[in-house]
Amino acid sequence: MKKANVVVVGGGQMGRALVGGMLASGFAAADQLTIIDPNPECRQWWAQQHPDVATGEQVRDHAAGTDVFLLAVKPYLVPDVAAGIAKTVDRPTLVVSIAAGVPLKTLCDHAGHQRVIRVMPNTPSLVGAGASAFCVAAGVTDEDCQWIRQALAGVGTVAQVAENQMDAVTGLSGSGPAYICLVIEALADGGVLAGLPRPLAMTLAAQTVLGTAKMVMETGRHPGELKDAVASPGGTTIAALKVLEEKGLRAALINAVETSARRSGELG
Ligand SMILES: NC(=O)C1=CN([C@@H]2O[C@H](COP(=O)(O)OP(=O)(O)OC[C@H]3O[C@@H](n4cnc5c(N)ncnc54)[C@H](O)[C@@H]3O)[C@@H](O)[C@H]2O)C=CC1
Ligand SMILES: O=C(O)[C@@H]1CCC=N1
Repeated sequence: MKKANVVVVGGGQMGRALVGGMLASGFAAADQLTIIDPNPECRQWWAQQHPDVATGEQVRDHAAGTDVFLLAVKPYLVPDVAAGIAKTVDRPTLVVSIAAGVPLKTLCDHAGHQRVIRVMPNTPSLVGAGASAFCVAAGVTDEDCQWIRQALAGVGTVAQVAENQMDAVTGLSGSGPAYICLVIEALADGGVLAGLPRPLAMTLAAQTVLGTAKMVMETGRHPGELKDAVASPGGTTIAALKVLEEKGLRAALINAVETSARRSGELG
């Protein structure tokens, strides 16, 4: 199903990140994609940024010949959207939902079949550095599984998980880009406070996060060990680490992931 025709329902932040990443990776061509969004400003954004990608207001006008419906609307809208698709198509077409918290059972009940995949992607998919996990319902074929793996591998890393791990994935990597952006912004503020011009502070902050993540992944060394390698005895880093421990950075991040995961469960 490599050349699948995909209708993306919801052309907002995450739809843009995923489709942008799929186009950039070459996984999908513009003429295989249609974006459905009732918001005219959103369709205008697509027309300007991706003029070769078709847009429309209603799924029913674009459902013919569709191989995959990718649901990228807010979680509370997903049941109605899935039910609308079920009324429009007369065969069990693959439905992929990226909505936080919405369980496979709800998706299957409204889609009217079990050829359904639940995905939790994240926004760095836009630049090919996403982190996604997915789980599948009983009607999903090996070919469907391969399709979603290839689609997500084209925009970052991908893992298949049990459905009961999806809320945890949401709390960590789904919401995670927001935590890290906060960290980058705050690090840059610190640099400005210490006397750096804002653009340089932002570049140093972002590159430090990027480089550290790359080092963790490429060396396979424990982050604690890599942290120790930065902290000289009696030096600057250990003085700063003491502040972060006193201010509870670890606990704050652990609680953030746990709270997002719990919220994901509530959304369903
Ligand atoms: N933003 C993120 O970082 C992530 C979001 N998600 C999930 O992605 C989904 C979308 O989130 P965002 O893109 O952030 O929201 P968003 O608000 O940016 O985009 C949603 C889009 O859906 C459109 N829409 C509303 N009703 C519609 C309908 N009936 N048919 C078609 N389109 C309709 C809206 O006009 C809007 O453009 C959510 O379910 C969220 O849980 C998952 C992972 C990460
Ligand atoms: O905030 C949210 O609900 C979505 C799900 C994961 C990231 N953003």
